[in-house]
Amino acid sequence: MTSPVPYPAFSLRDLGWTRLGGLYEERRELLGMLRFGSRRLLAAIVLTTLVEIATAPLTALCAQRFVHVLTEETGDYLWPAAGFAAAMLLRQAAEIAGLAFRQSMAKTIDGAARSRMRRIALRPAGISHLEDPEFQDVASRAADQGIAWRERSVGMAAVGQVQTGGRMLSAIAMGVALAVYFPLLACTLIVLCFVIRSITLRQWLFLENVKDAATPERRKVDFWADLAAGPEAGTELRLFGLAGWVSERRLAAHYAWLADYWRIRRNVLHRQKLSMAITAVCAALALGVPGTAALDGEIDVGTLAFCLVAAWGVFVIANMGNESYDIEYGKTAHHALRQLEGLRPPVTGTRTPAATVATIRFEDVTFTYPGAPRPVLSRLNLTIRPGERLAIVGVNGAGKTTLIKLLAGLYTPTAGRITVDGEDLCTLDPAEWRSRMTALFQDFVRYPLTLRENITLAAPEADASDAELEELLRLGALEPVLASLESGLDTVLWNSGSGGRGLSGGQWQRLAAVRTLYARSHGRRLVVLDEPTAHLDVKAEARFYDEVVGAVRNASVVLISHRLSTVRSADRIVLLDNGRITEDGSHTDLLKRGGDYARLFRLQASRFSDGAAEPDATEREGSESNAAEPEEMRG
Ligand SMILES: Nc1ncnc2c1ncn2[C@@H]1O[C@H](COP(=O)(O)OP(=O)(O)OP(=O)(O)O)[C@@H](O)[C@H]1O
Repeated sequence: MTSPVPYPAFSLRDLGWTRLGGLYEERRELLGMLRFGSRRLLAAIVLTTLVEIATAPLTALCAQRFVHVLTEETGDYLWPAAGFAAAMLLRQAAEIAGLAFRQSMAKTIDGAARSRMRRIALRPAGISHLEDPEFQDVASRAADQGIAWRERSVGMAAVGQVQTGGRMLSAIAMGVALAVYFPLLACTLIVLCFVIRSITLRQWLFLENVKDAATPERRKVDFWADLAAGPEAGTELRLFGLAGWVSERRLAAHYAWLADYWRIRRNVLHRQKLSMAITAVCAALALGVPGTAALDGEIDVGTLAFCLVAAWGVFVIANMGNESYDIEYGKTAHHALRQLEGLRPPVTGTRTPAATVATIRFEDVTFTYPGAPRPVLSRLNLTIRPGERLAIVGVNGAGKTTLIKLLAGLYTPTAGRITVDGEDLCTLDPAEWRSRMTALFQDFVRYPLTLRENITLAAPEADASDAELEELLRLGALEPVLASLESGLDTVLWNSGSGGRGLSGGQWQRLAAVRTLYARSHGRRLVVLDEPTAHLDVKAEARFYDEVVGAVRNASVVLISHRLSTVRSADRIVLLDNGRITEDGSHTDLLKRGGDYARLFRLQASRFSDGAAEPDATEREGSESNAAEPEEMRG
């Protein structure tokens, strides 16, 4: 059998101070998580645990008295019988109430743990950590919602400790009671029960580690499950008849995730023969030693009953209750959370950029995605002049969006630097820098918020009047949409919720453009438009460039588009190819030069040479159209 993680064999070092100290520290930290829960609940948990502890020896004493009264016929057996029943009932009631209290407390602690995780994920100024598989693995462990049969709940681990502590105390108390009559038996049972516990725990933790090693496989299961049940791919899956195929992929991913685990688990189950044998020995000793003493007349029958109940109480040590697993599984989540907290976000700059429209330079910038074999940008040089409209064109995958993300400081160049008015972007406070710019990304987010919030979140610090928002919506050709909304600007744009209203793809894109205009009119000096018209019809696209892009004043505009006809009015166009700028100039200059840009533009035009599209009257270079796009630019 091959296993991705080694089987944890017992070592004497496990009993060393370092290991025990680490264990103590770990448990202390877990207990510290209790501070996120309510004090009242904690008090209730402690109380029910104390009741559980106290009722154990009480049961043994009542049993002893009851049997003694019955056999010796020396008194009233009603009170010991009632005491025994009451102790048992009290114990059951305490267990049930304790479980409810613990679960409630655990949920609060888990909520706090997940909030901490979200804060950690949002903490770095960049986004590269979100794409790092190691970060994803640890984050998924820290926020496990329980796709497996057991949840990794930090909360259950924290409260489980109180319960386990109680159980251990109760078991030791029973051991002490047994030791009054049979000290050697009591010590042997306690030691052997701890051995059984240790073996069982080791085996299950090993299995848990095997499962953890397959976390990337598990993410694939999540992906296929979300795809099958989520709305995003719903249309395509049905159109292409892929429903069955997706189910099969999900199942295949599930097997790929767990096949090794199942195989290794079978092996571990075989190993349990040892702990079963030790358990049998314990049972034989617990029954045999007091039983023989009773037969020899060394103890009376009442004491025999007491000893048997006490021995049963000691067995609690070996009996891995749910809380023991809760602690161990939850510990993994807590450990993952600690790992995440230990990840120091990269040091960022603190300087405040000037509020002017800046000159931005890419100086010999190289960028390689983590783990990628080749750089996307390679010694790239580019200047964005103040107030200019710069268009960046290039085939799919040329690195246009990457360049924009570097500009926004979401990634840091692998080599070279980006400067803003001569200052290295890395030395600027990322939040301050981003408050100077705004962007409309290809994959813009459709926020399930009101129409008003969908616009104003781009400059939350500003005060927006209804008149200003309405004017911007008019500019974005969204007046009819506004008129059709029951609650106007305060309508929630969310067709999955009651009282909400959905928008079409093109309407969402216009709204994203309006958001950009709003940000611009509230102090953003750099406007980035990455494929801003991909969802728009030809008329709306033309209007977008004339009225929306044309409305931007006192700011630099960086525009990315595959539709060359839409970028020709830019002050300057640069062609990105093989990680560098290979052509740079105005539309007219680039056409005259007769390079790749001109070739691609003419290719676009040739698709319409049969008269399918109206030639653009303003274009003097030949037969170009204003709506077509070259196939090669689509990659
Ligand atoms: N997060 C990422 N991790 C690794 N590689 C990436 C990542 N994002 C993009 N890439 C790779 O970087 C290259 C450039 O991608 P980018 O999105 O910048 O291209 P683009 O020019 O904007 O493409 P398109 O025109 O298709 O939008 C591509 O080869 C892509 O596979």
